[in-house]
Amino acid sequence: MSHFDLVIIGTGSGNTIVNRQFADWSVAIVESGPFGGTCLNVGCIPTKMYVYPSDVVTAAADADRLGVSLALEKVDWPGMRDRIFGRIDGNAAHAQAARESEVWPNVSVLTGTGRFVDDKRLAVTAPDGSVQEITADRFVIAAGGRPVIPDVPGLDEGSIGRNGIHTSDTVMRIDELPRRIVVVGGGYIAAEFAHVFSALGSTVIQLVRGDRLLRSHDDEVAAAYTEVAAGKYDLRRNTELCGVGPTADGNGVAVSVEGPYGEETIPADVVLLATGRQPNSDLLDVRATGVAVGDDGLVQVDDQQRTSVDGIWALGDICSPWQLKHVANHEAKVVRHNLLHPDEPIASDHRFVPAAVFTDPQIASVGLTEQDAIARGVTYAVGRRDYGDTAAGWAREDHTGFVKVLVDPETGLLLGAHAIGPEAATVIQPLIQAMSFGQTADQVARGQYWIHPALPEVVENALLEAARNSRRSARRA
Ligand SMILES: Cc1cc2nc3c(=O)[nH]c(=O)nc-3n(C[C@H](O)[C@H](O)[C@H](O)COP(=O)(O)OP(=O)(O)OC[C@H]3O[C@@H](n4cnc5c(N)ncnc54)[C@H](O)[C@@H]3O)c2cc1C
Ligand SMILES: NC(=O)c1ccc[n+]([C@@H]2O[C@H](COP(=O)([O-])OP(=O)(O)OC[C@H]3O[C@@H](n4cnc5c(N)ncnc54)[C@H](O)[C@@H]3O)[C@@H](O)[C@H]2O)c1
Repeated sequence: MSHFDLVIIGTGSGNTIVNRQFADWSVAIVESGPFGGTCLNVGCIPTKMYVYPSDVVTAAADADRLGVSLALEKVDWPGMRDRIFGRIDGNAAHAQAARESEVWPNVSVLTGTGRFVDDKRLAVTAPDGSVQEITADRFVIAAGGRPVIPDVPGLDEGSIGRNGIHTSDTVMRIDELPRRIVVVGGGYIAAEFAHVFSALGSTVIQLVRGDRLLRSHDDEVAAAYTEVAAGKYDLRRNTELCGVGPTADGNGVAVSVEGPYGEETIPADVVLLATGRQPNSDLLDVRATGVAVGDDGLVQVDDQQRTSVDGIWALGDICSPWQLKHVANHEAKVVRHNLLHPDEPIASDHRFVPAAVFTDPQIASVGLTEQDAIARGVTYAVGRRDYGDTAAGWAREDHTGFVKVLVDPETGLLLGAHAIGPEAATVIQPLIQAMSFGQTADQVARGQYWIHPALPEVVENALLEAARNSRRSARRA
């Protein structure tokens, strides 16, 4: 049995840990799929490579109101798909080849599925079925998560990728743009794919159990986005998925639903299940090595990314309430430092974790939503300004976008920031910076130039309004 100084399970953010500083360590990297993990292969990167052409189509379709008429001639789905995965597959293969090359003589890449069988003992099952057991002084668990498959008739893990039934893991590689697609779910993945497929020309039917999309966002943002989405495609609210099967002619997928108008079967070419993701801790059987796991399947870690077992760390989607690549990358840096400097450990900084949804319009947020602030009894003042009140918004004829900031009236510090509108994911960055560095709304608004007439002027305006409202509420108090 081989013994290593360090075993890393998972090559998403896990693969970023080992650098030259580990030259004296014997390291094994265990990976069951392509190198690069979810973000590179089936997540952030390919989705955004589909989102961008979709944004181009949407911009062209919306250009009429700007006095420019553009006609869409063709959407070449296979061409788009091959361009995207030509780059991605090459990247994944290159990352693996690099790790296997003589540049990393101290690193062994073990291709296969890891499963803990005892204390710091991992069985790795290779694609040919052979099993190798390895042990190590230290483990890093970076094995991510996988899509949740709804528990309804006609669906199980084995049905994915066949007969028109897909998750985000498989839908981006399909051969043709579907004429009709049913998207199940109202979260990030559902919203982004509904945008992509509707922009590219599919008829989209989106099913949500509640009355709005993106419920984890600020209520005002979620309501605004839901209204925009409902204007673009067939959004079925308060609708439950009941089952999935083949259509009578066998050429498609029949999606049974129950909604406000009773039961219905919707025929489609594709059903996309976007109903959340779960940690892979069960498949890896992390409890077999004594590591504590929560009821939600998340590996339990402290702020230094240490699990309950000395010498075992975890990072990213398998242990984090934020399933975001920038969080997994941050945690990987913390784990690297703590492996190398056990006497001077550092903690992860989860104070202000931002997120963006790459829809049309884009959405971005950081910190408390207004409903969070109310639920926690936090005193706050709001500044909310429309993109349409700035020159950059006029240029775009934007009538839906806004930036909303929540400020602590006592300290002037930002509590939260939310944006929906053009380039929201970029526009929000000064607010993330302000929160991270403890700058007040007034300082950020007045202490720098804001390029005129650029989109971030909407941020300046929202900050000035929040600062004004803070002073007013302070006077009232
Ligand atoms: C469709 C989609 C779009 C997304 N878009 C964004 C976005 O725009 N921005 C953003 O911040 N985040 C986005 N995310 C989330 C982001 O991809 C994840 O948060 C991030 O990739 C998690 O990284 P990780 O290293 O924790 O896990 P992963 O990248 O999932 O890596 C885990 C690795 O472990 C391997 N593995 C699992 N089990 C085993 C085992 N038993 N043995 C061996 N290997 C194993 C897997 O094959 C995988 O390679 C998106 C996710 C999806 C699904
Ligand atoms: N731009 C980004 O940063 C980005 C993009 C995609 C994914 N992600 C990450 O991936 C994670 C997973 O994305 P997601 O969209 O799958 O999860 P999500 O948690 O955002 O949304 C899941 C949705 O599915 C619904 N749902 C759950 N079970 C259902 C059922 N049985 N029937 C119908 N609806 C059901 C939920 O109500 C919710 O609307 C996200 O939380 C996010 O962190 C991030």
